Amino acid sequence: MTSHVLKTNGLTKRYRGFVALRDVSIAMEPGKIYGLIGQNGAGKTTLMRLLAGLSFPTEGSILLFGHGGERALREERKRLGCMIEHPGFVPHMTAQENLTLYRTMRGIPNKEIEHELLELVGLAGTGNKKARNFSLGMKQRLGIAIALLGNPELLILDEPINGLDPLGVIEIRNLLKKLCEERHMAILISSHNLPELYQTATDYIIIHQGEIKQTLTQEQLDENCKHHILIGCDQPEKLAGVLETQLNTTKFQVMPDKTVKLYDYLNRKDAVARTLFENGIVATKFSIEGDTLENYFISVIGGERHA
Ligand SMILES: Nc1ncnc2c1ncn2[C@@H]1O[C@H](COP(=O)(O)OP(=O)(O)OP(=O)(O)O)[C@@H](O)[C@H]1O
Repeated sequence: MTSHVLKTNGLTKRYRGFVALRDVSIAMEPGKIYGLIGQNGAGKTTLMRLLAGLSFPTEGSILLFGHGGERALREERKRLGCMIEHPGFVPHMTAQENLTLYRTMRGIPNKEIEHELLELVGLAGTGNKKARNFSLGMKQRLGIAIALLGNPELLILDEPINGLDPLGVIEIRNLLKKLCEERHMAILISSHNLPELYQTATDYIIIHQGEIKQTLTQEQLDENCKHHILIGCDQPEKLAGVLETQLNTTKFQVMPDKTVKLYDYLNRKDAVARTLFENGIVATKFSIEGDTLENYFISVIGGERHA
């Protein structure tokens, strides 16, 4: 049986007459990064706020770690870390002081964790610098460190890469992957940066006008987008043989123009490149091709730009 960290059933949120979220039923498992995708106003923050207990559903229910009901949820939410809307910290304090403050407020005795987290998010060298003087990326990373204080099993991050430079984006990506792989954390992350989300997430939840349009795994997305590694070389027959015998895959097609489309090993491009090299095949072309997550998303929501 799958152990879900989170399950929602028919979550609906109305603000007066306006339905911000309608009948949302999703499930999340440990060790996965769920990319929450939707246009402005689709309901992403509303959903995250409900999960975090920052607001209450008009209808429907939430199960966290198998437990539901307000009292149990209050308890189970201690296993959850969140950064929703803005990274929350005290601007006139240093990173370390912020961690001490939030750790104490949350009754976490382990002081060691402050240093561990500063190291983990790359803020260990910030010394006496006040958080208000941090760059945007540093502020985001401090927000994430605060969210990680209780060693959460479920991490909810609302647009954590918003406004970051390319290096900052890569740092957050690596951090999230590490948390997912090493700590088996479940992570829910929203972002408008779909090419980046494609490199980070293992699963996707597509939301439009308050409704879940589709949930799918990375494999299903690759399948739907017909993602493949496009390899060009002088000896496609030899390449086909190597793919079959060395990489044990038949998920490829030799095209009339002698390129080969490999529908396998999308997450292990290095292994393919190394195998080609070891077998004396010179690739004149080697790239990931197929529809983008962005185009796929637009096709799922019906091509509308705005609600
Ligand atoms: N407190 C509120 N009162 C009334 N309407 C609200 C409230 N909070 C959110 N909404 C509405 O609910 C809808 C969903 O908002 P939400 O903030 O969840 O969208 P989002 O997907 O996070 O958008 P963005 O990508 O712009 O952050 C919007 O139309 C918004 O105006």
